[in-house]
Amino acid sequence: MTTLTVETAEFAYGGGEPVLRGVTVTARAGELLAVTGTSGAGKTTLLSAMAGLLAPRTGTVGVDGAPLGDRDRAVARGVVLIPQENGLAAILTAAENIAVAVIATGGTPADARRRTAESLEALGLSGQAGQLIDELSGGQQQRTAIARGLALRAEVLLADEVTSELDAANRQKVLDLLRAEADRGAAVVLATHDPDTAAACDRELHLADGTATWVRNPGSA
Ligand SMILES: Nc1ncnc2c1ncn2[C@@H]1O[C@H](COP(=O)(O)OP(=O)(O)OP(=O)(O)O)[C@@H](O)[C@H]1O
Repeated sequence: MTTLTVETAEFAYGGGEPVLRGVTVTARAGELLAVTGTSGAGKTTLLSAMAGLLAPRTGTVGVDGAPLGDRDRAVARGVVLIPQENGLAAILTAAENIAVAVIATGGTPADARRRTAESLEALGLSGQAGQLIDELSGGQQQRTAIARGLALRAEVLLADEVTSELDAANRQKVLDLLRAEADRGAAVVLATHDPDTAAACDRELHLADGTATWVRNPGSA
């Protein structure tokens, strides 16, 4: 059970103006946290920081009370990012993309085979296992990236706009699978600008004008 905490953090790129200021948020095991906001509000920026890809300019990002550190440290702590642009290797098949990621994070070849088959099936992609990423539709690629994220058995699962190219039935299927990840004990964070997706989450943090405001935060003091 892992907790990821951002504390009074400011995020910026290079020497530029801050994208977000004074952000405090905790991703808790067993919960779905929605991060909402219009295009450019800073959703990807916040998830990048939670993934160890962007260090805070001030404040802290920590996991179970210790600094999160860089991306390698975050991966070692089980922080998995499903990126907005899917991050899949075009020259590999759907199954290879997933299997390589499982092995790279310490899984055995047998683990990789089993988890690849299970996660592709969960996303309705068993028939696409052997197809190159370039041969898949945008929605199929997005579902493959989600399957890869699920196969990695995250402690903290960060999903950046992962339902944007999906029809209603697949969107619901993905939400059900993310809920199952939370039920397994993962802390799940979803960046979305879809109100229905946000409504399906336990808490909602809204980003606007460089700051973060709670829309729903049950259980807070
Ligand atoms: N690598 C970067 N270098 C400089 N500025 C960046 C970089 N990435 C994002 N930004 C800026 O940070 C701000 C927030 O961008 P971000 O991608 O986090 O927003 P978002 O809420 O995820 O948007 P969208 O919904 O369109 O994906 C924007 O003004 C953007 O131009």
